[in-house]
Amino acid sequence: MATERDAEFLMFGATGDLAKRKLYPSLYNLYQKGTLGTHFVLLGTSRAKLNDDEFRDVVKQSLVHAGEKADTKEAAEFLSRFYYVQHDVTDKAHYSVLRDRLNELDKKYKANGNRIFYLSMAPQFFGPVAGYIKTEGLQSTNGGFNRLVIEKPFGRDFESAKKLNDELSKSFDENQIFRIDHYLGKEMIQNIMALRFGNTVLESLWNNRYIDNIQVTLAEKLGVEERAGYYDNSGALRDMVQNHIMQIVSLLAMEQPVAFLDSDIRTEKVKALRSLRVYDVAEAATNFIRGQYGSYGDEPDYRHEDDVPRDSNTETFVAGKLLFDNYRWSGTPFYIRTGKKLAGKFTRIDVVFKKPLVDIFAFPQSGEKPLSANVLTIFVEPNAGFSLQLNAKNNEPGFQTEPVNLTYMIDQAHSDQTPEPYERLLHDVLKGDGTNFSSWSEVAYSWKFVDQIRRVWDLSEPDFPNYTPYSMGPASAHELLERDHREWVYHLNH
Ligand SMILES: NC(=O)C1=CN([C@@H]2O[C@H](COP(=O)(O)OP(=O)(O)OC[C@H]3O[C@@H](n4cnc5c(N)ncnc54)[C@H](OP(=O)(O)O)[C@@H]3O)[C@@H](O)[C@H]2O)C=CC1
Ligand SMILES: O=C1O[C@H](COP(=O)(O)O)[C@@H](O)[C@H](O)[C@H]1O
Repeated sequence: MATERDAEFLMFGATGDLAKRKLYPSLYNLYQKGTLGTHFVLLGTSRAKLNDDEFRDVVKQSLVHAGEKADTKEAAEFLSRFYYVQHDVTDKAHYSVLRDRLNELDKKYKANGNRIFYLSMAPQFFGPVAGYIKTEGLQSTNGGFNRLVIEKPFGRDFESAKKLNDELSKSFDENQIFRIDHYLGKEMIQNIMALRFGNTVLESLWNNRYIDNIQVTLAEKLGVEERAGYYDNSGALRDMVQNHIMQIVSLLAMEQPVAFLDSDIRTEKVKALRSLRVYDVAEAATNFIRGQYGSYGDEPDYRHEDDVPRDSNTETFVAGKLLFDNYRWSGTPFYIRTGKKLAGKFTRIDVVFKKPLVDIFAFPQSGEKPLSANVLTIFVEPNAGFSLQLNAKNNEPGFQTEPVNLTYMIDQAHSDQTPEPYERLLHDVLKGDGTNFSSWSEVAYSWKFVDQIRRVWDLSEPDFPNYTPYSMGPASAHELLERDHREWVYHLNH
């Protein structure tokens, strides 16, 4: 049985897309599992004019949309804990209304002064709202916890991220700030540490002596859909690389933490990111490539999507090579790629081991194939699991080796029970466990790396569009590896 957590949520942006699609269904799952119970209450706020019942109906619809039965006694009890205050976050004077309502509800539900302030709204509000939470007395002072949850984007470069962080730090300590990166809530991303530090057979080989290269692919089949307004100001580098990919790479590259504790894990992730080489102009130009999708049948190219300027140079695809200047990884590149309108929706990590120095089975004159590299593939999505490719003798006459796979995939029954990323992350916020959130130092080092790529890209006009939708990106993404006499483990005719 789950440990019940007492908590009062103040949900800013309570009528928004994220709250409705992800947060309320996740809170309901936590309620059904007993993590939330008698001492849970949520006060929602936005500018929309709603009373408590109308807000409960918004939440109920979000549960229905998520496939929940919302007419049950349990759902009714859950919904009865939702309250609403209409509020414009720019109106400083009105925060006293939120404060008084929070205090009343805290008493009514005996939440013990445990407050979670969730900023599910546009990032320009993060700094001011955090400031008013403090100055207008919304934080509890009776020994309960005060935690701030914020969404991406966390700045658009190092400077703006630092400014935002400085603003937040006036109201919340670092250990009270939970910066959501939903990839850190995914089952197989969390499994990276288990695979590495729970298996001598892997961790003893997890270095530049045995690993030739590591490849991280976050591919999406959809285009920008209705989010072009946001996306065109961001691009794939800021939208996916600075946060999700850098987090994944730091988990793959870090040293073993002293203990499985958020502070120790963060220490090691930051050390890894510190040793990531920040490229000079020439290196950035050589080691990172960008793309933008063209048209496909009746589907417009990126520049003709709604809300996208016709001369947009925003990249919808990035591929790059990352180099760590440290003892473990020197000489072993990490290749990354992500993009919209690619061949499929999938996330995977391919760890390519070095081949044996001498291939005693190869007799090229007899047409026998050389040994393949061992590859550990971590499948993150759509199916979760991993597979280790080894060489074995096949059972045909003669002596011929061929690659075979040792595969573990989470079956449907178990994957149906796997919590959604937001459910896990909300659970962690309730526990006060920052393991699966980005610390400020991680964010800062990631921006410093990414800013340099952006700076170099901004010096020249790209030749866009340069890739066909539903391919694996521009030819230059393949040339990036070919230059190093390597290839992507996953390619289209795979
Ligand atoms: N949606 C998603 O899938 C994802 C979203 N995010 C991030 O989550 C955050 C929220 O995104 P999303 O839900 O999509 O945004 P929406 O635009 O759907 O929702 C914004 C919410 O903020 C409220 N709001 C806007 N202005 C004010 C104001 N001045 N005062 C009070 N409330 C206001 C809106 O209600 P009203 O207009 O009635 O005031 C609405 O409830 C953003 O940081 C986004 O980048 C991150 C990953 C995925
Ligand atoms: O953060 C983001 O992630 C989504 C992809 O997330 P996934 O869990 O579906 O893989 C991406 O579409 C979006 O542009 C980006 O902001």
